[in-house]
Amino acid sequence: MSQLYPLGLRLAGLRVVVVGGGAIATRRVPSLLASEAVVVLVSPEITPALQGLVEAGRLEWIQRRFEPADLDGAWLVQVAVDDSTAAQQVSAAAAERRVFCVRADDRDAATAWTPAVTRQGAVTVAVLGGGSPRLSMAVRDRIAELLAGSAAPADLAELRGTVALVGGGPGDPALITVKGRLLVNAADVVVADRLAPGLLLDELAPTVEVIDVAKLPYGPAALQEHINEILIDRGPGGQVRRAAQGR
Ligand SMILES: C[C@@]1(CC(=O)O)C2=NC(=C\c3[nH]c(c(CCC(=O)O)c3CC(=O)O)Cc3[nH]c(c(CC(=O)O)c3CCC(=O)O)/C=C3\N/C(=C\2)[C@@H](CCC(=O)O)[C@]3(C)CC(=O)O)/[C@H]1CCC(=O)O
Ligand SMILES: NC(=O)c1ccc[n+]([C@@H]2O[C@H](COP(=O)([O-])OP(=O)(O)OC[C@H]3O[C@@H](n4cnc5c(N)ncnc54)[C@H](O)[C@@H]3O)[C@@H](O)[C@H]2O)c1
Repeated sequence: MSQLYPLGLRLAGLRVVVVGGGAIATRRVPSLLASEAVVVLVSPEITPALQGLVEAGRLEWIQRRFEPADLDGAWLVQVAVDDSTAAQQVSAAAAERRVFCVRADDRDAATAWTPAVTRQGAVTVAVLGGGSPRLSMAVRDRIAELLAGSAAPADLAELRGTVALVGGGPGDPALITVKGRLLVNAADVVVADRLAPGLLLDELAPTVEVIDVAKLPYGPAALQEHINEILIDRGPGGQVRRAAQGR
């Protein structure tokens, strides 16, 4: 198979036709709307979620089966119908008009494929698995995890000389907030007690100093005072620039 040629489409104000109003169309319309495309949906029936978007005035619904003239003036068409004869009719009408045509039912008949996507700030990562969505989804999920666990260099610079208090959540490491995880991963010193999610501490780089305050020889009343001293000492004024408290 020839190589794919990736692009970032800038669809604001451009007509995009979606043919079919079922599960796949419901999944694909929101990102088209987020790109500010003018979305026109052609389908005899649509899902309640799409109905809600029509009622909110976000997209135009043409309530009937596809007709070739629906593609007049379109820049892109997404086909998600449960009828292969109808899908072939859309492909033919798209080719005649030089409109790229995504086919949810037939990768070989498509002139464009939809990637699995993750976004972080200004960055969009789009993954194509050579026609295997399971592969693209798995790779996308791994990249999304990496992006969530790393701060952009600008964010890290802002953390210099600060102390962050991070709530550990109910205990399951998967339930810490995204920002909390980012701050813990960026810390030079982590002050934690036994309530801090254990697995999260296991993930820290070996150079990170972890101070387990549960093991300090102080009574409950003196403990918080001593933790405060550590945060001041190791935090902004101290040798170490950043600290996070896992409580
Ligand atoms: C990435 C994602 C984007 C999106 O849809 O937004 C996407 N498919 C996703 C999911 C998914 N697809 C399928 C299942 C159920 C079966 C399963 O589990 O395997 C699931 C899982 C589910 O639905 O949960 C079945 C399937 N898919 C295609 C065919 C037809 C064929 O292969 O010929 C059939 C058989 C249909 C049948 O048998 O009837 C075709 C395509 N699917 C593509 C993209 C393009 C290739 C991109 C690439 O190279 O990676 C391509 C070629 C064209 C296109 O559709 O653009 C999205 C992840 C969404 C997310 O999580 O973000
Ligand atoms: N690419 C993917 O990610 C993926 C994933 C799963 C399934 N599929 C395939 O994609 C296709 C669509 O899946 P779905 O779950 O959205 O199906 P669905 O049955 O939920 O929806 C099909 C929609 O097409 C409409 N429709 C039927 N004939 C039409 C016509 N001539 N003109 C306009 N609209 C018409 C129906 O009214 C319905 O709204 C199926 O062929 C399915 O096998 C693709």
